[in-house]
Amino acid sequence: MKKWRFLLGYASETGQSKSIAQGIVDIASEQHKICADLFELDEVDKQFKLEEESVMVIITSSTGDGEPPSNASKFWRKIRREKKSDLLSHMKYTVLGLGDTNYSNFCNCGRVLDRRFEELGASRFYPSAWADDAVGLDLTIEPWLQGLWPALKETLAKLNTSSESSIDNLSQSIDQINFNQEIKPTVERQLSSCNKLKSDEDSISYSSSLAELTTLTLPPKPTHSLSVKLIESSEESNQVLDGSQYHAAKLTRRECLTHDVAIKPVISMELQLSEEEFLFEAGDAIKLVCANDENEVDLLLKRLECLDKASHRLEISISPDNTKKSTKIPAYIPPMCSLRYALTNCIDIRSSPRKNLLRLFVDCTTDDDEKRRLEELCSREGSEIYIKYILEEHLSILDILNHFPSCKPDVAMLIEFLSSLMPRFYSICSSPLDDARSIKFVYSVFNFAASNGRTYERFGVCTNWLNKIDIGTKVLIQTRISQHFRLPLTLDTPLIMIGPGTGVAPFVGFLDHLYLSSQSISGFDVNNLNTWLFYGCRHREHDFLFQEQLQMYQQINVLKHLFIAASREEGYPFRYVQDQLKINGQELANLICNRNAIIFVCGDIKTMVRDVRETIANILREHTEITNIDEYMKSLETSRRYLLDIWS
Ligand SMILES: Cc1cc2nc3c(=O)[nH]c(=O)nc-3n(C[C@H](O)[C@H](O)[C@H](O)COP(=O)(O)O)c2cc1C
Repeated sequence: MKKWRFLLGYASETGQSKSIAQGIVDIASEQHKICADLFELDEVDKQFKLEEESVMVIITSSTGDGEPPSNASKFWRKIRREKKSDLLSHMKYTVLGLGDTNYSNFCNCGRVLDRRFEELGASRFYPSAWADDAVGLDLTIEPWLQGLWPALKETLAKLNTSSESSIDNLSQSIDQINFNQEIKPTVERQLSSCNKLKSDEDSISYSSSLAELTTLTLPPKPTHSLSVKLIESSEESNQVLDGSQYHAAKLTRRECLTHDVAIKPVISMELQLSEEEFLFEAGDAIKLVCANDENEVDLLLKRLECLDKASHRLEISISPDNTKKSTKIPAYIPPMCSLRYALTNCIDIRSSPRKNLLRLFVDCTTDDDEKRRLEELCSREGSEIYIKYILEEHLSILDILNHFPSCKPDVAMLIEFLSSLMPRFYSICSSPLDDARSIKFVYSVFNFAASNGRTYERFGVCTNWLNKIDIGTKVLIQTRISQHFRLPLTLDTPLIMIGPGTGVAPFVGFLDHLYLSSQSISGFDVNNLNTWLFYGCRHREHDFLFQEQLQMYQQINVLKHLFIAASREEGYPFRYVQDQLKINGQELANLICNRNAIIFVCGDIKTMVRDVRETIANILREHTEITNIDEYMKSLETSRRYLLDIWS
């Protein structure tokens, strides 16, 4: 019988789409005996040809302002530029987009690809879906996956009717398929009620709400495609990551921008590049390679009972049982490195574990109560508790292991199933006109107490690392060029810049650039500028970032209007940037509607992005005759006059 196959193309910036795609490959082969050929979208024309594919499933996130992840840029260009309107008329497809509704261009990359495939003649065999990180990706992904398999089988069967497989056989096999494994509870009610005695309420380790369920639907157990061995070696296992795609930059300056009493310290950093070919502009960001905290790595090694093997060399090969064509030895782990190096520099040990890993943990757990709770947490029925106790509280792999002491996974499992440690992004707050080889950026120092399920205190991965490295250390960076978050070419276009906290960073870069242009370009008259900055802090005396610099720009007319909000300052009337926007509503409406102003918003998605958009919409509602504000706001976005640079 001919083997069924389909093409699974993914694009991922921080690894989520990739791990979902890998999960699909596993389910396809193990539960449905279908071969999914997995490739990055940018491997088009090298590993696969669209003209030759009959069935394709695309999984992609969006990054920047609705842009494709970096491993889909070639594919994106190819698809968008393609002129042959019937190029894909032979193809059936569906798309799973990953995004975040806090971004105004929600799932834009997935949506554009979906539309473009249709325009090029392809037809959807199953509805595309858009998963939202803001509420939990699994809420959309789980039901979508459930329906994918019957639709996929029906499609593959139709394509194969001329060959050995028949639709009748297929319908029968679809009937027999249980999308997910239905399992009986591993513990009986007696144990569940014993659990209840420990707590009336659910917590990460004790259940009450799911305790009565006698059946749980678990995700499929991922199979091992890699063989990971720890080799005791007298030779030094010290091969490090290949940094050839990055630029090495030396840390030359570190300065705290906030007062000692500030709740969230903000640090400014300056990096000096040695290479010529590093091009950036105000508005761009850098991608910075960082490492996990040494103590956290030690705690994990200890919990995994392999502290004594930390210096052993990792030997990773493709397992002899592997059946997946797409299996590769992870390129993000150097071939001759130690276990400690891999856990410190290559593997993301901080992110919350996905459900497929929890599923593997079930089998490494001996205590029945703990086993049952892990099953609940990774089950379809337990989606809410998984989001509430694990995702929302940002529990790490170590937290989970600490909560389930009888769970004893092999370290090899973590090496295989955890994602790679991703570089972090920071907006540049300087201009190349100042020094084309020097980059400045800022970050705030967060700490997360050991509470709400978190079993140890922690800081942000990259900021903690940045705080600890010495002046003179070389760090690896790349530029992330902004496609649109840039100064306009015309001097007199009004700029409305909204950036609370470290969100002010790119605007400091913009103003620096305007100031330096006024010093170096003849005919550049600062009087033509129309620049508005809305900045927010907690207390103007504690954490007013770049205060002197901004006030200087104001004095020399580079910054025309500076409005400050201070959320914790008693008696000060403007708590949030939105309050300042409202007070200036009339003038802002005029700038937006009659003067073609560009609105730039930068900051943390959780705190203000939605509120600022809502405030701008209300200002337009109140001060203009525009009847369809929603449409007008959308038109501002599509015409690139409402631009975001935000992070979570
Ligand atoms: C810097 C950055 C920019 C983002 N921009 C968007 C966006 O414009 N639209 C959107 O829907 N989601 C956006 N997201 C959210 C991601 O698409 C979402 O978190 C997704 O799950 C990441 O999947 P990945 O790990 O496969 O890249 C952005 C995330 C980051 C970190």
